[in-house]
Amino acid sequence: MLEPTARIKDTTIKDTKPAAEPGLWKLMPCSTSAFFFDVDGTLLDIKPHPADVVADAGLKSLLLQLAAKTKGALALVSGRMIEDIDRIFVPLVLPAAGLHGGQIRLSQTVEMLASRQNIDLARPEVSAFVDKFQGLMLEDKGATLAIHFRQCPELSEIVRISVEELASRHGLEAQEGKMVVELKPSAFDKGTAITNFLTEPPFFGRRPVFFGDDLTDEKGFEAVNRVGGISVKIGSFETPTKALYRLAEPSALRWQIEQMI
Ligand SMILES: O=P(O)(O)OC[C@H]1O[C@H](O[C@H]2O[C@H](CO)[C@@H](O)[C@H](O)[C@H]2O)[C@H](O)[C@@H](O)[C@@H]1O
Repeated sequence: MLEPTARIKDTTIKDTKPAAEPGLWKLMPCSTSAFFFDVDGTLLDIKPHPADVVADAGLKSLLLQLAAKTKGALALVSGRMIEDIDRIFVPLVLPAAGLHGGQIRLSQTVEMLASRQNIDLARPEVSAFVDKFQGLMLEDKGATLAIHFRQCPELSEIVRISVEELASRHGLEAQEGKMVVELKPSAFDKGTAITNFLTEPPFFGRRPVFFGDDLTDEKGFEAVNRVGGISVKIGSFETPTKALYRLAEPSALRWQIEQMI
């Protein structure tokens, strides 16, 4: 097992950046904390294609042990569909929010919170736009549409501008992410997802801790900060963030989980 300091690349603490904290796990006892984890870039490293991502047995075992220690107060909060989260973590079926809060599963049943109405109207235009450019990929998640440009980063600007324009014309929101811009209804986000979990047992009454890496996670950071929780950004700290703490990479988060269980 590596020492945490070996995994944390920049230990400089500045006012404008969240604090690097090798002993972070000591701040979040399992008996009183509710744990919320983003998936891509947080629990698992980014891959060239969304379908390449699969959780290894070691990570699944860590999550199971942490869920047991918290009496079930652990949820995944992702931009992916819950069905896709289940594929990544098979055979685990964990409490989860998908589609950036548009879907939620507190225990068994997946509840769809997001309306598809405006997305359905926007889909033909989005599809025609993606077809115009070699390398763009449309990930159709039903209630949200993700336009990936990881294979053609030179198109990032035109994708951002075009998706913003489509969003404003169709009463939707453009959510930026890592080499992706997504069209989604604006009524929900990762903050509303975490707030929903906190109203129900076993999450209710616990102090929320949220780990995320991307722009979509900022709403989650804000939500936990508002109620005195702990927000932790994984990865690059050059972009502004509302997170209070930081860890360098998914493997550093894994190390912290190992200390908690
Ligand atoms: O909220 P998350 O769990 O972090 O999900 C965010 C998006 O993740 C996926 O896309 C990202 O990860 C891919 C695999 O590493 C990568 O190829 C892609 O460039 C990233 O944007 C997923 O495909 C999206 O649906 C999620 O919204």
